[in-house]
Amino acid sequence: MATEPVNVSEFQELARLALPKMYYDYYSGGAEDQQTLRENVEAFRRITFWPRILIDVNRVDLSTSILGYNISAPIIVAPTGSHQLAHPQGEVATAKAAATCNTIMVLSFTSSCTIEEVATSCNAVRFYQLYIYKRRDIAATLVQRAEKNGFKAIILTADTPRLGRREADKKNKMIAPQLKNLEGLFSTKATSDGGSILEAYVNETMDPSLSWKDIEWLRSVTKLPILIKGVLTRADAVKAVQVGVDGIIVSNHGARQLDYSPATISVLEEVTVVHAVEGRVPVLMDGGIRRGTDVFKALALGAQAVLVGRPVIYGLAANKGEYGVRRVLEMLKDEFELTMALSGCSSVKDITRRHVRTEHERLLSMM
Ligand SMILES: Cc1cc2nc3c(=O)[nH]c(=O)nc-3n(C[C@H](O)[C@H](O)[C@H](O)COP(=O)(O)O)c2cc1C
Ligand SMILES: CC(C)CC(=O)C(=O)O
Repeated sequence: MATEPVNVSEFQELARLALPKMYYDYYSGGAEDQQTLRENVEAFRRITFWPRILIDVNRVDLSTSILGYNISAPIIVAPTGSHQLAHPQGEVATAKAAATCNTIMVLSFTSSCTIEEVATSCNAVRFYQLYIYKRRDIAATLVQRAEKNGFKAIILTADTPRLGRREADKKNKMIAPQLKNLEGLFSTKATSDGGSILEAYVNETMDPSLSWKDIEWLRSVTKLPILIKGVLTRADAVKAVQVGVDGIIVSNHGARQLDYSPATISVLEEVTVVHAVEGRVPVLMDGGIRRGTDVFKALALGAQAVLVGRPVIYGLAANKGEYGVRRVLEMLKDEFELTMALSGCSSVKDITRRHVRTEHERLLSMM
């Protein structure tokens, strides 16, 4: 592709050309048949708009606030691992782009750069994503380091008691992550009997006994707000609110864990996670956001913001580092702004349930 990308999806091909196959497959892949991977994107396409006309959209304000932090648009950087496999500057470049775009960066537990490197590189509002290992002291140490370095919230990822079955990674014998944050604390060496070394590493380290009671333990080691990532059902949303979390992220981990779990946009409302929560805590969502129209649809169905995973990595990898990530975030923002104008919404709070029609509603209207 000789020309500059005009949409976020075009970065994917540039990333494929720029990266070794093992890394591209790791970033782009999903679990097993990758049915959920396709569905995360396809389910957005089945939602249509009910735009309103003759509303003054001379000025369109995309800004919003999450947990009290003002951001330029409800589009946040999702936690994704190993950014240095995509670009030598890794998460530092990603965080700088998030800062320039005035949005939140969620730093992954499996980042290549350290908490301290990211914290000193820019003034982006940063949240820290946590995995809990069998060795609980590791989580406590990292949470306290994040807190000390100005991170504003802990995102506990709860959908990974073991790693999903990612077949490309098995074939490629995907390497274990280089976790600089763990240097001197914990070895990241792992061996596998011929498959994905990453999978062997994760399955050896992650604590599969993690359960709801452990939220209390997590609360005892940090004062930061705690959000749970990986909620897909109304029952778990209700439970999360009951145990006192400060926010929920509707996510199927970018379709990398349980294949045939539902597309996230389809459960955001259908399983009425949002209704279950009833505004008591913020609900964010991720999975398949590739267009500004997707952002609008997620907000219309009750999310307060979306997180973007793969497109950020593709922007980073297309040999462009910080600039590539910034372009991805700007494109999504520009498209979202246009969608708001063409739907008759001059601010984020004008976006309502009545602005979209789901597949379910379309079918009902034909009966
Ligand atoms: C390469 C890759 C690495 C990821 N690493 C993490 C991680 O370390 N922690 C986490 O909670 N989620 C991780 N995720 C899931 C993302 O946070 C997010 O849920 C998902 O990417 C959203 O879907 P999208 O890629 O379609 O935007 C990862 C996803 C990808 C693609
Ligand atoms: C090392 C992995 C647990 C990182 C991750 O969450 C992912 O690859 O989806």
